[in-house]
Amino acid sequence: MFAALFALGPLYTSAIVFASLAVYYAVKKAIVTRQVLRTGGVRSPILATNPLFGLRFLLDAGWSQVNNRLLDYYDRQYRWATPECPNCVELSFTGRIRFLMTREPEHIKAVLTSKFSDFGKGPQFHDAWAPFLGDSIFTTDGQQWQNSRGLIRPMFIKDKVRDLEIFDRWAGALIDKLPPPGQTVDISDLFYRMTLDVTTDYLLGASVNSLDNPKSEFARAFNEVQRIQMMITILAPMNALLPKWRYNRGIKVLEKFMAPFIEHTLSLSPDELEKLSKNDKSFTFLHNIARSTRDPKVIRDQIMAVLIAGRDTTAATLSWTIYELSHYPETLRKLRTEILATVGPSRTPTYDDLKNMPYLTHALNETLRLYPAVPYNVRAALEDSTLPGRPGQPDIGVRKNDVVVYSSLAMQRRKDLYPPESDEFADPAVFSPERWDHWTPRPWTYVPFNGGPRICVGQNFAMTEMAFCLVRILQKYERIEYRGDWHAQYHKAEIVGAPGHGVPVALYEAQYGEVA
Ligand code: HEM
Repeated sequence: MFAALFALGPLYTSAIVFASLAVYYAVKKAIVTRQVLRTGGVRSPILATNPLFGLRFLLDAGWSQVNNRLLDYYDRQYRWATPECPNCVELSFTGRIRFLMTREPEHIKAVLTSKFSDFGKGPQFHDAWAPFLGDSIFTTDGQQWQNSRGLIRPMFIKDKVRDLEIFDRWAGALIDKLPPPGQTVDISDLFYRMTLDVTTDYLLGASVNSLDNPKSEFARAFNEVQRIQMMITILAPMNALLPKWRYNRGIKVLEKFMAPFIEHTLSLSPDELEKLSKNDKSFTFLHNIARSTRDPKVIRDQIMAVLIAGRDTTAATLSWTIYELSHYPETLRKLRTEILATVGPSRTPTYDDLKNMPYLTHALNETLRLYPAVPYNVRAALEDSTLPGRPGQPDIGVRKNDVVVYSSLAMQRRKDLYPPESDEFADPAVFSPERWDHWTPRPWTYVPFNGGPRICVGQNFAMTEMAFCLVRILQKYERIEYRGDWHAQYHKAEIVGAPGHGVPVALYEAQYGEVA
């Protein structure tokens, strides 16, 4: 048959191959459409259903990621949307699995809570992340996920978070590293080092001490692994083409650091662990997990997951907060006034102090509104399901294994989800903690910590850590001067969205603790 085909000459051969592929993908598209209709929903506006058209979007996504234009890329896709379905579009690279890209609150609500059991991380996500995070809370579904959550949750209950000793130690270490007034420092770099020290201290009972050791091999490996993991996730269908030796080498460095702590903990008998659990100060996250499992791989996976969850998210949020405060001296002054009125210029804040400073909470909420730390996320359909249509419109069908890509960043930047601009409610594009005085976001329009059963387990830990650190810095410093180029700053989205140019600032100490 092939001999007969080649005998026709290259032009005819190409035409026949092209026509056959066109027919093949047209039939496939019709089959998928029928399967979607069987779920009880319809298709959303289609960007591509075959590799030829899909490749363009895939390359565009890769280019946008490398050039830090992922939000532009994401929003750009909705130019193909329709008035009936303006905030969800779909594309497929192979004609088989559909990727539904959404920025619609009702869709996020469906995948995270109302249809929770229909959606999960799924086998593809698990396999892409398994070398790094194994079978941890982040990569599993169903009973396996529930077991992990049960293991981890007790370490984040309020009583545990109330103890601020670790935050005090590392916020103090960060402040010691700040240069004399007027000298430029990338405070973002210090936040990343501090949160790594806090998280390793909390998890293992020993810190990597990256504030004192900026070139720490662990910190470098941790950053590298996350960067490559994001590329692996974005290039999902083609990630086998990515070279992975740096990724694998980085994971080995992280494991080598953890191994002695895990070994030592496993050398303790159940009775010794039980005794330790009565002593709040030396009882760590690692000890607690070892009470439930003696499997070093399970322990390694959960530690790695909480490390990734807890480190960059808080560092990036603190970085954006200082970045915005340096832009708005009046907001900074107001925040400092609240802090000094509550704890004065030097007293260590208590947990209750931190919870009794509404403007401080509003400033952090506002940062997380403009810069949700996890800007893009995915859920795979574990069953045939649907996403709610707009009022009067049919639901959108999702087949088993289709992937819903949702962006809290793109959704939280949608102007139409906010009240009209007024004296009380500034332009939603602007950093304005005041808007929170009289406003509560409509349900599911503000989800920096996700929602539903998989809501961030470390939310209170994170808010307390960030509030503590800000209070300590602003007790000492009254003025923050941005030393970077405002126009050049950009949102760098790896797994976590951070200021791409860091946050170069000069800090000026308050005289006698007075407000400027
Ligand atoms: C500003 C800080 C933080 C933000 C914005 C944030 C946000 C999130 C989000 C969006 C998720 C959902 C991820 C998903 O399901 O795909 C999540 C999950 C999680 N977060 Fe956080 N997080 C923060 C800090 C922390 C901290 C400090 C810890 C712990 C030390 C932590 C521990 C976790 C864990 C264990 C999960 C997995 C929950 C599950 O799947 O059941 N997070 N976080």
